[in-house]
Amino acid sequence: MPTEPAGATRGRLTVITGPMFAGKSARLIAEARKAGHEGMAIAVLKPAFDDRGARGLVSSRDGSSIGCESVGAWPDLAWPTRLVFIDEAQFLTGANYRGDLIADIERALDAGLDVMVSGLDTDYHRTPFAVMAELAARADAHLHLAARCHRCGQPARWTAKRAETGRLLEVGDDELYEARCDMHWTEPSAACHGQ
Ligand SMILES: Nc1ncnc2c1ncn2[C@@H]1O[C@H](COP(=O)(O)OP(=O)(O)O)[C@@H](O)[C@H]1O
Ligand SMILES: Cc1cn([C@H]2C[C@H](O)[C@@H](COP(=O)(O)O)O2)c(=O)[nH]c1=O
Repeated sequence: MPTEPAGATRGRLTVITGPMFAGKSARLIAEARKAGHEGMAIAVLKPAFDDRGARGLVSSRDGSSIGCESVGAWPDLAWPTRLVFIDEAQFLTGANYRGDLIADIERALDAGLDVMVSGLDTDYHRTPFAVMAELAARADAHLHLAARCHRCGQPARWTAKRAETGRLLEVGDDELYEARCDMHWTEPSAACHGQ
């Protein structure tokens, strides 16, 4: 938390949700870069649990990236941090996060910081990630993005897992997951570890 208040008014919470491949990270990176170019002091966070890609970077499949801190708890944000960007927030629960992300974000908002969070709205069973549903309910602005269905190219609002590995939280890319439309979403095929 900054040692001095960022502003007299409460900050704004913006939430970006959607399935995998929808451009959530791309949008978060674009907003963070824009704020940085405008001279705002920003902090970019991602879960330490997400070990995909280069360390210390939030990156999008569109090739864009930005430096970040990998966290398992709310970090000490040095003044004059004004904006906090958090990617892959669906991971910041349970054993992957010491504390309560919602309470930590609320405290940051109360201190006048703006917070932008992106994450999956639903898991591969189409069940909401509770932390993202809670954040979306509290958001001042909520952007819901769609991907293109890997089967037919139509707008896709679900993520399907190609094989059941028994883990609800499992870092992966298109070797394990696909974006799917209503017509093509399915539960994963039976155990098929590593294929
Ligand atoms: N099925 C797909 N639907 C949409 N974009 C896709 C798909 N597969 C790959 N892409 C690429 O992924 C980019 C978005 O990636 P990314 O920002 O990492 O999304 P997210 O963070 O939502 O998973 C798109 O701009 C596009 O270039
Ligand atoms: C659907 C689903 C996904 N995950 C994992 C897979 C990826 O590592 C991230 C999502 O990344 P993206 O930037 O949105 O592409 O989440 C998971 O652990 N459980 C799931 O149900």
